[in-house]
Amino acid sequence: MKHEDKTIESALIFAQQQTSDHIPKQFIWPKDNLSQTSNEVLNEQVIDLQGFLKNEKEATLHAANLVRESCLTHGFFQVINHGIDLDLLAKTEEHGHAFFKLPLTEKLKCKQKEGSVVGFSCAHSQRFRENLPWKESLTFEYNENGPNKLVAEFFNVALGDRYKETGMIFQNLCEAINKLAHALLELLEISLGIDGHNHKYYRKLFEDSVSIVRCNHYPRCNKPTLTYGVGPHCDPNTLTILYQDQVGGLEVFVDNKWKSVQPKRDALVINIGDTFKALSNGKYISCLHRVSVNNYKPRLSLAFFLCPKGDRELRAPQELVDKDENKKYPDFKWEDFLQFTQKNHRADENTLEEFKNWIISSKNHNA
Ligand SMILES: C=C1C[C@]23C[C@H]1CC[C@H]2[C@]1(C)CCC[C@@](C)(C(=O)O)[C@H]1[C@@H]3C(=O)O
Ligand SMILES: O=C(O)CCC(=O)C(=O)O
Ligand SMILES: [Fe+2]
Repeated sequence: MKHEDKTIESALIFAQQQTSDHIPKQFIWPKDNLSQTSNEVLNEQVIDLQGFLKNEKEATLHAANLVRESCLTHGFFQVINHGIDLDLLAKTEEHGHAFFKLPLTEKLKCKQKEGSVVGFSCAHSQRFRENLPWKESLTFEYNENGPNKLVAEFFNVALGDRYKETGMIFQNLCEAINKLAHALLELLEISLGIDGHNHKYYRKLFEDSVSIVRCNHYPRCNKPTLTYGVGPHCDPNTLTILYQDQVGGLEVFVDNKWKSVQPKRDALVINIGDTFKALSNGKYISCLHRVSVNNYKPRLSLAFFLCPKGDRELRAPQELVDKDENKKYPDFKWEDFLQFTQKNHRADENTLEEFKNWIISSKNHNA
């Protein structure tokens, strides 16, 4: 079957959920040690960023301590008073829903091209044959030093002039989230106690970041326990900043159990990805998480995956390496790690270690 036909097939399956009691086998995930249901709530920190964003010393140290505690246990926390206009977030949610309600022919105008994560994708059915996620998504890049208004341009070019307002809303949101991402890099630096000699180490590494932004729509599903919106995975990128609506579905694997991250109005969910794990010399945890779907209400989320420029050499700051007396990861480039995760398999809790071993063996091989 052609790529486009697979996308159409998945879209029809989602549309038929109003009447069908059945889900096709490509959406059914194996029952394994990771498939138990979640009946606990994650007791993650909800960190108020107001004082830190105003440069207040005591509030900053308090926020940094909470960040440290979260990142040493599971790498997830929520933030409030994060400086992002709440009306802008609400508008993005509205425009996100409007996009996914469009006829498939419209959405296909910006479908993902082969080998790229950018564009519209329905259940990733053009990339994978089995264990398909119960979601459709729209992905684009946010290049902080790229030409002006590139996100807005993406919507205009892909969908036409009628989407000017949608494009501007996503553009403004990306700019605001990227600013927050940089502030969080500074807070992470303080939380790791490396803000003395190597001040702004992480911020500088990400000065020319090219991040991936994704709006996810998880349709209602008549057999929610057989599938996932996103299967168990670790994010390969640096940090993820997530806006989720009030429906719920995000779950984190902690203490050998799945625990749900309860939506909190006005809050954003932050999690550490594999790249920051490496940049903290393995100190901070990049935790396995997944998205469950339900049979009563569609869910919308917006994920900003902070990524460095592809060809930037990435290494943990020397202070951390000296403190640990051991450099845990070889230097690497995000473009190689991204390619590794895209080519080999979906990202999980072994991916970073496998990538590290792959670099070491390819260096030995070329020596
Ligand atoms: C670099 C990326 C690849 C994925 C999107 C960003 C960051 C997270 C990755 C992903 C979400 C991890 C789970 C599996 C995946 C295939 C997905 O379900 O979307 C991953 C993304 C992707 O490859 O598109
Ligand atoms: O939609 C969500 O809540 C999270 C999705 C996610 O984990 C991802 O896309 O990496
Ligand atoms: Fe994720």
